Amino acid sequence: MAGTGTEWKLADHPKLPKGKIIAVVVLDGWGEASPNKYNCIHVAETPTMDSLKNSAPDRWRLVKAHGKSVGLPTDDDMGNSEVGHNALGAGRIFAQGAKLVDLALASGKIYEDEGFNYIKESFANNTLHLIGLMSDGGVHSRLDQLQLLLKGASERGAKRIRVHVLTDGRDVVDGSSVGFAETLEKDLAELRGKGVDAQVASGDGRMYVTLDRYENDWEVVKRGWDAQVLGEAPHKFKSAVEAIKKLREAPNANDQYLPPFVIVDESGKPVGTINDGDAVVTFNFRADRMTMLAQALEYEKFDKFERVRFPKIRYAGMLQYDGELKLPNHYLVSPPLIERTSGEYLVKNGVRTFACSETVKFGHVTFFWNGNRSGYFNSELEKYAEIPSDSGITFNVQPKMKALEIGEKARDAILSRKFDQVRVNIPNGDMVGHTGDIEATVVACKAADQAVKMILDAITEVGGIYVVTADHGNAEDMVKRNKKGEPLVDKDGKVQIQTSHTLQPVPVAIGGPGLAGGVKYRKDVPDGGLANVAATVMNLHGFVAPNDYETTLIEVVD
Ligand SMILES: O=C(O)[C@H](O)COP(=O)(O)O
Ligand SMILES: [Mn+2]
Ligand SMILES: [Mn+2]
Repeated sequence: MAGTGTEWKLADHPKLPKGKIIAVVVLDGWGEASPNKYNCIHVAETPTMDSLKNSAPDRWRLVKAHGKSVGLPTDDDMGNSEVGHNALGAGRIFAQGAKLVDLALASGKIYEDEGFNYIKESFANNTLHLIGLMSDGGVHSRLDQLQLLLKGASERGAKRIRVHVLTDGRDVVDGSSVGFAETLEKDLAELRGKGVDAQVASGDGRMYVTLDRYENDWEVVKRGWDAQVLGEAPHKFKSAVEAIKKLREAPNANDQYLPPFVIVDESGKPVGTINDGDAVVTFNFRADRMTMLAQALEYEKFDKFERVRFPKIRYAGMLQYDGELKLPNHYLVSPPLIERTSGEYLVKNGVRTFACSETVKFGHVTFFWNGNRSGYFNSELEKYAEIPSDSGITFNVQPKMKALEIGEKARDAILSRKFDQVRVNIPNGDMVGHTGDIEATVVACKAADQAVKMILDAITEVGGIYVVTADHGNAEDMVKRNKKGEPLVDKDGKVQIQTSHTLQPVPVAIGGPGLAGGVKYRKDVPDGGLANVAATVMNLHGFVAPNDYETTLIEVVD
């Protein structure tokens, strides 16, 4: 249906008018959970969000933001920003990267397609390098997929394999990297038993090395390049398990920020530099934190940092991370084709759009929202504003982040009356929640609430409408729990902090002086999820959503 055959014109909504200014606010990592001391949203002063919930029960509800409702393999998968914003923007549920890779591995199709055949050319005489997040979080990558790929590649001729691991502690509990490394080392030892020269070559913490996003800090990627490609790192070890255990002993060390290490042989030489003729696969399926490294690996012309060497490699992504830029050119699994997003429809129906966040979430309300597509649909009608994030810090030291600046930018865009939709992502609950610092997360939630207030005040001033929602949970539950929902404690009796997202539902609140009196939530969409929001927003702009969109959440009673 894409391209030539698409009918872009949306039908007029029979009851709702056009021309209202609509604020679409996404609170990142803001789920709904029972009130207790680990629920930072509950503990924080959040009068604005509280009043949305308490003052208009017909116009506040919860929607699902995890698992199958956002295209993930199972309902045990927590939501995340990529799939959440994809669903919010696209109005439909697409099988996401995690699932597509599962299917391609299970059927063996991954080994038949172009990407694998391309890298396979290197197997006979050169090394296969696998770079990615070592985790079972299922947000950016999954360890079981790496394990299958190792097995599959070695069975298909890879004789020398080097794995470059990034430790997680963000989508999974801090310290779990040791167990993942043990599992991986065991698999690699088995491969060695079968005559494949396979080992870990380097490692580092994901937030300090490689996995930056939206070009917030190229130094992060450079540190990875130095270790992975050049074999240069401040720490040298004989095995990954030993390295991770040792480096975790430093005060305040954690998986997310582990310093880079390389594995060296008896003579002290790095075992896995990347060289001409080698094949490289970045095995994360998710795009945002891989595109920077992908550029460094792929682009002949590159000025973001001094690469020292630019080996002529065969490089493939697990997925293609950016369809518009065709980055990378080769990939093992085709990404979900998310087309005809609400953003594109609305722009093609004349809706002028402003989108804003700070750097660390900027691509969420633009790239992810638009179906993993860079750039504008129509630069005359759209403006995307990025507020530079702080770099080189963990956000618990600056929990207010740029919330108020985002609020101000959105307010000004609303008051300018130059836009019909003003869309923002407010990152605090998520970014600070990921640090596991409960006190800081409480401050973060308060700041996010204040930013929402600024936006709602502006909407009141222009007689507009607001839609306030979130992409998945995080700050509303900061501890690991057992099946009964009780906090888990570690062997020292301390509660186990949860840095990751959750399985919780998220709120969707609508209102504002521009909202027609009879608008309320339908009662017949009890299982509604994030994908139902797009049709809802289209209605509020005065349009009926396309037939194949997930149904709207609202009705208009006379
Ligand atoms: O990339 C991250 O920061 C986490 O793995 C997931 O968080 P996000 O989905 O909210 O970006
Ligand atoms: Mn998010
Ligand atoms: Mn997050």
